[in-house]
Amino acid sequence: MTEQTIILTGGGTAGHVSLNQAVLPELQKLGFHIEYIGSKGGIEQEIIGEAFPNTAYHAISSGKIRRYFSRKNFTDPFRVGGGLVQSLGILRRTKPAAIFSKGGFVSVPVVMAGRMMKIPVIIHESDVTPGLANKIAMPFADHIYTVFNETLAHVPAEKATASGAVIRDELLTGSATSGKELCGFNRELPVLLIMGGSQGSALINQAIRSQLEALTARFNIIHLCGKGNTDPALADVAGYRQFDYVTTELPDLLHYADYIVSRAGSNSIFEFLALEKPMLLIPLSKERSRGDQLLNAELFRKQGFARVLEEEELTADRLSEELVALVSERETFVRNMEAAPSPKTAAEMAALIAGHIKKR
Ligand SMILES: CC(=O)N[C@H]1[C@@H](OP(=O)(O)OP(=O)(O)OC[C@H]2O[C@@H](n3ccc(=O)[nH]c3=O)[C@H](O)[C@@H]2O)O[C@H](CO)[C@@H](O)[C@@H]1O
Repeated sequence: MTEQTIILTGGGTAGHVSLNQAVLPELQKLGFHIEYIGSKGGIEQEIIGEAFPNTAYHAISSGKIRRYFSRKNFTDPFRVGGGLVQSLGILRRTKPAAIFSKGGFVSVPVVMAGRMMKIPVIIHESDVTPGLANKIAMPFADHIYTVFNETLAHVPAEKATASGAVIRDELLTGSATSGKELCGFNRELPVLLIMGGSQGSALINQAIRSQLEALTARFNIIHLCGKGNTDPALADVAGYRQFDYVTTELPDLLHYADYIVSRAGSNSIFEFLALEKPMLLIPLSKERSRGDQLLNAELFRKQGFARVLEEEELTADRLSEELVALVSERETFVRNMEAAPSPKTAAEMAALIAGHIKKR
């Protein structure tokens, strides 16, 4: 019997790729052949190409890749139409038994093509409210998995399940000692890791750097700044180590960190929760997004996992106050996080996906 194929799709930002990255090897272990449909030159091509060089990657037309999700993407019917024609061709050749979509603009024509060819389509939504791409794609899906229970109010409930967050296995097995070696800090201070989402955040980068002296007096700082955002002028500051985007180093750095300051992207915050790291979240504002991070952050605050500082309030004094509070409430945060339900493993998520496939 030949292997059945599953097509994975999703991209635009790492938040739309990391689950695919986690389930891909698990689906292979279940005996499926995996191929990926993403955009040409998108972050998904880089991540999947680096982690799985033997997995076929089909690049389709997806319009301009913007750093921020923009409605303008959808006013370009020619590119979407082009993506649809390309997707139909790829699906005809690969004859997949199912399509799993993690969302993002590029996934829309793939999901539509899947529906036209009567291939089961499974969608995953990791934020409290669905992104625009998933909203468009949902009517074409057979099933929708969500991370948050609250999302079920925003999706067709008759074909949706809140399955919880999924954490990449390798994140759970990092080593604080290796993280320490990587950073080379030689001062006995708590370690604060700063992450501005997968692309870095100019606002957070600026806020940290403008008070670097005060902050490095209290913490050793690991700063994940986003591609191209390291500042060579700060390379020699004691207790400050910058990285633009880390891959294999991330588990060690996260295990080494005592505290986190971060954007409130869904994947990131569940990773910090799984590792029981007290976190200060600075969600992306409504000005520049649909407000999904504000909702993610608020749910974490309510459950006692995080403190939240809104962008509009991000001043030197407020940041400093919030960090003092984060440190003094450490025990409470850790206790609350210990009591939280465990995330799903990638193997469990892969089994859910496989459950939608008709066995031959
Ligand atoms: C600007 C934007 O559109 N943000 C959205 C995007 O965020 P973004 O792409 O930042 O996604 P997340 O915060 O959910 O996930 C980022 C992922 O990148 C990883 N990582 C990050 C930095 C690094 O150096 N190395 C690394 O591997 C993290 O471990 C995590 O797995 O998708 C999220 C999930 O749909 C949404 O909640 C966010 O609102």
